[in-house]
Amino acid sequence: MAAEPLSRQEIDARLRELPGWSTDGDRITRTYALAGHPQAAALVVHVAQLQEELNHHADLLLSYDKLTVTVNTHSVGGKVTDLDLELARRLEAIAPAHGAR
Ligand SMILES: C[C@H](O)[C@H](O)[C@H]1CNC2=NC(N)=NC(=O)C2=N1
Repeated sequence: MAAEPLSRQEIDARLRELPGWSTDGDRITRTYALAGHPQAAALVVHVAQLQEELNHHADLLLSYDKLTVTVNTHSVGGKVTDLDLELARRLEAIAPAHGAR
């Protein structure tokens, strides 16, 4: 998967397949709501494992019962690439098992 910056139009088109995710053009982000703090913390651990597998790492903001994930690709100067969208897709696949909304 080539890490090339995507245009705003391309990002918007790809995010149509990822409800809950949004962009400012330089990053994509989603906030997951969990049942409580232990559930949110458990999701952080699972996300960290997945990020290690992909060798692609988001910024994670853990709140009481929420986890905000924000990601772009550092190696292209902080722009959105397919790597970010792949991470988002993988997160969408694991989040329901954590009861994340
Ligand atoms: C050396 C290592 O492959 C790089 O630093 C990886 C690690 N995780 C990364 N994560 C993100 N979000 N962007 C990167 O460019 C990136 N690069």
